[in-house]
Amino acid sequence: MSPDRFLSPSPTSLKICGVTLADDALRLVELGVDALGANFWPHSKRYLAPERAGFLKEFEGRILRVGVFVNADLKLPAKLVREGLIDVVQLHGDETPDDVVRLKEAGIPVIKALGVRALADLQRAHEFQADSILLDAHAPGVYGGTGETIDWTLARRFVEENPGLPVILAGGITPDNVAAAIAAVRPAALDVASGAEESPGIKDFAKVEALLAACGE
Ligand SMILES: O=C(O)c1ccccc1NCC(=O)[C@H](O)[C@H](O)COP(=O)(O)O
Repeated sequence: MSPDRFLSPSPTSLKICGVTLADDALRLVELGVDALGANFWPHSKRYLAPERAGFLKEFEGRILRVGVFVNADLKLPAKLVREGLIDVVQLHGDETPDDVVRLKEAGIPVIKALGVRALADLQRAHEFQADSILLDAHAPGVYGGTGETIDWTLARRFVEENPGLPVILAGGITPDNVAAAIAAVRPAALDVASGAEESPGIKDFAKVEALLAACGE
């Protein structure tokens, strides 16, 4: 799957984030998930150390592989792209517009995550020349993977006001609320970590199947 197809408006794509095991990645591919996220922030409960990420290579061309980074030295994502372990970089911390430009100049597609509390947080999106904006719960110090939902009315308004910008909705999406989230926000893609797990970093495939079914409706 190419970044363009993942971010196309319809049908809603699904990214499952925080994959730590090769077997889980294989099952996600088999189920037809559009993208997987591997978290390279050492403080995440779903941390995947770069030296243990070699298994991602075997999924090249079979699923979009997104590396998640928080305030990282940009040499690391660039190296992982060069080594063929990831396709896209997701910046999930306090990165600057210049950080996005530097990765884009190196030919690397970028998703920039924003923590959303209020309209002002969304207005920051225009500072970044990212391929996509990911809207997540505001989580100081933790940054992501909290299971907290955001204000979907604000998210919908952002989608409507930015028709050319692919928006990924994250934050507390579960099999129970996924259909309502899609109907309320109509994002290009969903991103789910805790709502698709049995424990941090270990995926629950019944939940993944329920999420996929809602995306296909
Ligand atoms: O998942 C994490 O542990 C995490 C930590 C720090 C930054 C980002 C992180 N996850 C990134 C994601 O894309 C998650 O899917 C997103 O935050 C939504 O998480 P959840 O609310 O648990 O579905």
